[in-house]
Amino acid sequence: MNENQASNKKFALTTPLYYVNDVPHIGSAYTTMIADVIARWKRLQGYSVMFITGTDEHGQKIQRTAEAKGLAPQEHCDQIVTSFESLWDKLNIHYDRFSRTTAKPHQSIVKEFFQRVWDQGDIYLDQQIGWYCVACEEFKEERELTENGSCQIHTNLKAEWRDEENYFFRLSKYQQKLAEFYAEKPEFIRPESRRNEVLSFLKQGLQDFSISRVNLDWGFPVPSDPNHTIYVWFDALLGYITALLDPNDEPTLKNALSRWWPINLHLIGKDILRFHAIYWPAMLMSAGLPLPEQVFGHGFLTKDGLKMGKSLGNTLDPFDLLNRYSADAVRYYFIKEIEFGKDGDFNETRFVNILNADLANDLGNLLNRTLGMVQKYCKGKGPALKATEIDNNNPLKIIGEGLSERVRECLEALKFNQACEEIFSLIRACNKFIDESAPWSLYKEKKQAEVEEILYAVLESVRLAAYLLSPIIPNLSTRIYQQLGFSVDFNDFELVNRNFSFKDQTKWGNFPGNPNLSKPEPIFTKLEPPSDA
Ligand SMILES: Nc1ncnc2c1ncn2[C@@H]1O[C@H](COP(=O)(O)OP(=O)(O)OP(=O)(O)O)[C@@H](O)[C@H]1O
Ligand SMILES: [Zn+2]
Repeated sequence: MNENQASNKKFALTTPLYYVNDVPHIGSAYTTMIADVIARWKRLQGYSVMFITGTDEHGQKIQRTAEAKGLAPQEHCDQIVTSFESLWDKLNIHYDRFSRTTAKPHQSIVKEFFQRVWDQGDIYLDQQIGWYCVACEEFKEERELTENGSCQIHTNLKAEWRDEENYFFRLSKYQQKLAEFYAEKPEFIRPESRRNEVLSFLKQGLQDFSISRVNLDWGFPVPSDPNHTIYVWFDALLGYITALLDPNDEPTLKNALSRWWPINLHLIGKDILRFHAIYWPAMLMSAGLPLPEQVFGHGFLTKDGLKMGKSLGNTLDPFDLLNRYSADAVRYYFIKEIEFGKDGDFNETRFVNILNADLANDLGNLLNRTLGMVQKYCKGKGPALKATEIDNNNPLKIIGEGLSERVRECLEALKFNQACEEIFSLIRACNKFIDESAPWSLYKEKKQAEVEEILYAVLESVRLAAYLLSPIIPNLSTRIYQQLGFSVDFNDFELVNRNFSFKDQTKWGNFPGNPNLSKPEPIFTKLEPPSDA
């Protein structure tokens, strides 16, 4: 057993459980791609990973959407879920659990949790009067509405006036406890700007929120009062707990919480920050459960400055993108192009330009021309050297030796675009090094040892870059490793962990050089600019 398998480090992370009011779009895909990168990165390091995604299927918006289509709500949900699953498949997302809030065991978990909160005296009946955004499934303060009476995000939909009896959750009781918790755990809400948003919301004073709806069938009944349906958000957040049940487990909180709780990381968009950073920890406090370690609220993919979303309908179709470009291309673009946490726009011309520059030219061509030179100058045999035989002033050795640590720091801090920058600084240095040291001239001058040292340093740098990029572009990394003569598939986590330990693979120059290199084949074909550019 190698050191990776011997470790019992665990990491559990979630994407939001996406609302099935419509098929997924590139925004839903964005969070899921990031989660997949983190999960893969942790697996490379030998962690046991529990990666949860899924769907949130109850509530008014789903009931209305299904009605409009002439379908029973469950039928509608089943249809939409298929498209989520198929998108994750196309994007090469390796999740461990797909949690659906209409799954049978979920109702038992919700019931048990509700009872715990009830027993704490944290639930009471009162009148709810105010504006409701059906798309957010949330009551809004009057001051939060636009001039047209919509919420800030769903500008095409007027908020509805509600005056009804609801059960309320005593959020106000947790004001002080939450303040203490945020102070003790400054890392709980990331990035800093989101944490500040939450702190200023807290300062305004927390109001109790309603956790039931009347005149709505599509949801779980309140256990003590079946005229009420449990509010979709109360139910949805608990989907993270239900997801932790093993398939044969009896659906109890105890079983669900026994192995993976608390969750290490909830990845979300900033639209649902309040639910995850305020409501959720307060609900867990009430139920007497440990709190998650971190909530990261990233920015929006926007179109003309507005958040892309299912309700606004201004989305980019990921299926269309994936029919035209590979999963690795789509993953790389969004991870490299957008500073995680900030908003970002999608532009297809820029998409093509970045992929051509980084993956086709800088990385792909580099491997191709270096392998070509090995064919010509080394009779096809990879130069077998060791780092110790390489001059300490070799620019690739200088960058390569500290690279893994720098990338590790970036990835641990969820600075994905910086991690890409670090890796590509080595790739770009390789191209410069070849141009400047001109191995073709050295070969003519019969300086074989120098030629081999150059080619070795470049191939070793490409190998290291491919390893570090493997959570982002697993298929390309696999192709690179295979051309370097290794039998590996970065989608086969067990195989990778068994034969390629993180410690060995992240060292520049540890690799003795593989004499059995494949024939060079382009790993990434240059993309045509989009026709309407
Ligand atoms: N434009 C976007 N940019 C980044 N992430 C997004 C975007 N839209 C949705 N997401 C991701 O999906 C989550 C919201 O899921 P939801 O199912 O409510 O999708 P939605 O398209 O935002 O729906 P709606 O438009 O109805 O509000 C966000 O928290 C985020 O993780
Ligand atoms: Zn809204």
